[in-house]
Amino acid sequence: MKTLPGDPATSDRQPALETRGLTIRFGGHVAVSDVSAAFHAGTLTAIVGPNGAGKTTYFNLISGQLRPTSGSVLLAGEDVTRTPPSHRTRHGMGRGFQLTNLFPGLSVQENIRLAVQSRRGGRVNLTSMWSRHVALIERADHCLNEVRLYDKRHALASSLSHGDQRKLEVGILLALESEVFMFDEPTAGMSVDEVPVVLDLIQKIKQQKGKTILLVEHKLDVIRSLADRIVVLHNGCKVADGRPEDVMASAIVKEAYLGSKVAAHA
Ligand SMILES: Nc1ncnc2c1ncn2[C@@H]1O[C@H](COP(=O)(O)OP(=O)(O)OP(=O)(O)O)[C@@H](O)[C@H]1O
Repeated sequence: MKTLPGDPATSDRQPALETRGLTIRFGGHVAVSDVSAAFHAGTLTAIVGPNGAGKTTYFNLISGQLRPTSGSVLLAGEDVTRTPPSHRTRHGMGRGFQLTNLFPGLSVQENIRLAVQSRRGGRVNLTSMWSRHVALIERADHCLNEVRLYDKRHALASSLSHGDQRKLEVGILLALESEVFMFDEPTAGMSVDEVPVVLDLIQKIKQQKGKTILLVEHKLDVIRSLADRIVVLHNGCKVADGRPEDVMASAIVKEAYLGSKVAAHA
């Protein structure tokens, strides 16, 4: 593994998220192999690599969808390797799941309100205080404004365009008050007009103090505009890690990746 100069993982601060020697085998195939990386608050890291490099599997290990064969995942210093995804969500890890975490039969506002409620706890029913209910709605509406879906708050989630559904997914992560945001190709399948809105949103989250963002992305223009750091996976291994300009210029990355898929999307 080649760690390029300026690797933020060398910082002394406690990382918001860290993987240590993370490895998973499927039968004889090692999909993620001994990947160690620390991700700090206030940074956006793009995880890149060719098809089958292990990016989604790495995300699944971090968010708890998969248990590693060996290695560990630390969230704000806590070892969460053996905990379920719900525990990680409660402790600040938010992942966009390519729309599978939306409730299609509920309105846009209800989707967000449920996320606010799950974060802030308690049930809202006839005996709940009205003011509490109002506070939830206000917070939900704030998130809806952030993702520019307030005008569509009464629409069913299932009736939204693909781009609006991705925005709703980001709104849910905001409502969950996530500290770590994980996006897997957030602009995939979007129309040209919708892409900038989602990129703006990610940029906005990035500017919020102390948020940590991981982004699996193939598009070089998106990586260039957002990433402070690039981690390159290849055949399950971390082959480069550092500042975008250094990583892009490294021979190993050009050979493993930039010569093929990223270049094709540039
Ligand atoms: N559940 C599984 N069982 C067996 N092999 C798997 C499983 N999940 C992933 N793999 C294999 O692990 C490797 C990494 O897959 P992964 O989906 O993580 O790659 P990726 O970098 O996300 O690719 P892409 O860019 O195409 O989405 C691939 O060879 C894949 O076939």
